[in-house]
Amino acid sequence: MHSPQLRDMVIDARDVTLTLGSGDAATQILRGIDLAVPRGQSVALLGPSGSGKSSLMAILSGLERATGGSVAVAGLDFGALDEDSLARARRGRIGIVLQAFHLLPTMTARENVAVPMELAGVADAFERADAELAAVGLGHRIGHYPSQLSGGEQQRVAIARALGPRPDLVFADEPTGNLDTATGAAIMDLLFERQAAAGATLVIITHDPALAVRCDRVVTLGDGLIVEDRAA
Ligand SMILES: Nc1ncnc2c1ncn2[C@@H]1O[C@H](COP(=O)(O)OP(=O)(O)OP(=O)(O)O)[C@@H](O)[C@H]1O
Repeated sequence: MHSPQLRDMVIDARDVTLTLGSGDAATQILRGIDLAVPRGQSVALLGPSGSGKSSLMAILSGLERATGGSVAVAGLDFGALDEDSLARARRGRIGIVLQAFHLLPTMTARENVAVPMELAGVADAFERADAELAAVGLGHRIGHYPSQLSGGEQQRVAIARALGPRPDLVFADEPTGNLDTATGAAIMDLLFERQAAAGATLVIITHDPALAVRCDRVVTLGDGLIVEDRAA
């Protein structure tokens, strides 16, 4: 098998650095990250607390700018886009699932999934939201508000919201961190299942080695650098 060409990479990050503050107070958070991830791959991002996992995710998802290096994600050259273009371009291409589900409390499950798609210009946003919620096992809860849902159900809504726009890439930051073991395992099954159905690339930040080995590849950060990169 030949190795995938770089143009097939959903993530192509080269020599990415992140320095916060300046002068004597400058802190180097990321110190030269090279990471290429092909379409459809699942990657676990491991590393001790403070090693830079969340910072790298923020840069690769376009929420934060790198100080140096180049970042191309889902065919977008982040360095060439201004803030507005980047925010627009990210919509629909990059999905994010966080530990604290971040659903809007005043919206139903259906609205939480559909409204971001509407904002991204998806014509059949509500129909797609219904289908996506059914796919995560919540077809009977579409009219419920987050406060009426369990933690596991809220994370299912968050997964439906992330996958609804059919993104190229999904980031998940400790997606099971707020859930008990059994619920967390069911959520991970679901996330992998939806990723496979969508043909999306998945990057999961986790402290859990058992979860990491379920991914195709395990990338370990240490002190702002990749210290290990191997097949799971
Ligand atoms: N806004 C900020 N200002 C200053 N330092 C920051 C800022 N954000 C992050 N850091 C520092 O950058 C380093 C990397 O943080 P980051 O959150 O990326 O690590 P992490 O590997 O995700 O950690 P954790 O597993 O604890 O979430 C830490 O030392 C953190 O204190």
